[in-house]
Amino acid sequence: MREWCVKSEWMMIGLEQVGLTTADFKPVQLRSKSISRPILQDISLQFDDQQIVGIVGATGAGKTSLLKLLNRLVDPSHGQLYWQDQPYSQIPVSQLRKQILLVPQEPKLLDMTVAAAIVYGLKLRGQSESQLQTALSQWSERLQIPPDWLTKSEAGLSLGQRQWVTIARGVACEPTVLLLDEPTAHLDQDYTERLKNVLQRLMSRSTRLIMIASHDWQWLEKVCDRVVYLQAGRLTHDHAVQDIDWAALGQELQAESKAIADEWA
Ligand SMILES: Nc1ncnc2c1ncn2[C@@H]1O[C@H](COP(=O)(O)OP(=O)(O)OP(=O)(O)O)[C@@H](O)[C@H]1O
Repeated sequence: MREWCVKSEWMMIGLEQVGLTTADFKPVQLRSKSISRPILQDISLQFDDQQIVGIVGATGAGKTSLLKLLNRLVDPSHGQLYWQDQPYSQIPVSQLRKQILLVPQEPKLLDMTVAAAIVYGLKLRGQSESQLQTALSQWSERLQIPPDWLTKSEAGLSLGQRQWVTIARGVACEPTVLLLDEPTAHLDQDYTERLKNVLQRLMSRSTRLIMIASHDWQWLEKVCDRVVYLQAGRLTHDHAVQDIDWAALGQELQAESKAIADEWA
């Protein structure tokens, strides 16, 4: 057993002393070419079955970067990630991404109609035309997507509607691990409630682990079993949801966001 692995011998995903710097991004991914600086520092974590995990932290704390590492959009500068006890580096990326799926922050439909977008991931996974048709009607119903959306493209949808379709594209694949980046950013209360139900149903059907990076910590409180807290790229808290003082956490997040905004001003 690895010495940091304190809870159980088996884990679904593990991170051992993982660090990430801006230099680890591929040139096309880099947003700015300033000197290399750390984004995530010495993150050790493990995730087991049947958890919905919230990832919280102020703007720029490293939440999206953590999800990108988990989905292998970027590799760490040091440390190791494990998928079911096997190092990420030994698993073909395509195989890993069939199991671990990221729904990104930006809701993009990639020039498709809503109908094509919803089953896009399933098409990539080799499903036949008739399977895709069945999946489309099932997932449209489960996510209450109105029929008149299906023939629309991105331009005909609001930002929130696009976000909902992007989520539908991810959950329709029923991945073993679903990573969601700011899934409620453009959703109203009705849709955030629906999303909670969709995720809980997904966990009872097929998906075994869901991780959600979000600023919407009041929603996370209702959805998650566990919350990890990143501060300036470091993991500072990791608690079961019932052990969290949400008011104190909210204050801490607000104070940290303000400090960052002051620094930038
Ligand atoms: N592609 C990139 N190129 C350069 N720097 C990056 C890139 N992605 C992230 N960073 C830097 O890494 C840090 C963490 O960014 P990240 O997007 O992971 O934060 P976050 O916690 O998800 O923030 P937010 O809440 O605003 O979405 C930031 O300082 C950011 O500028």
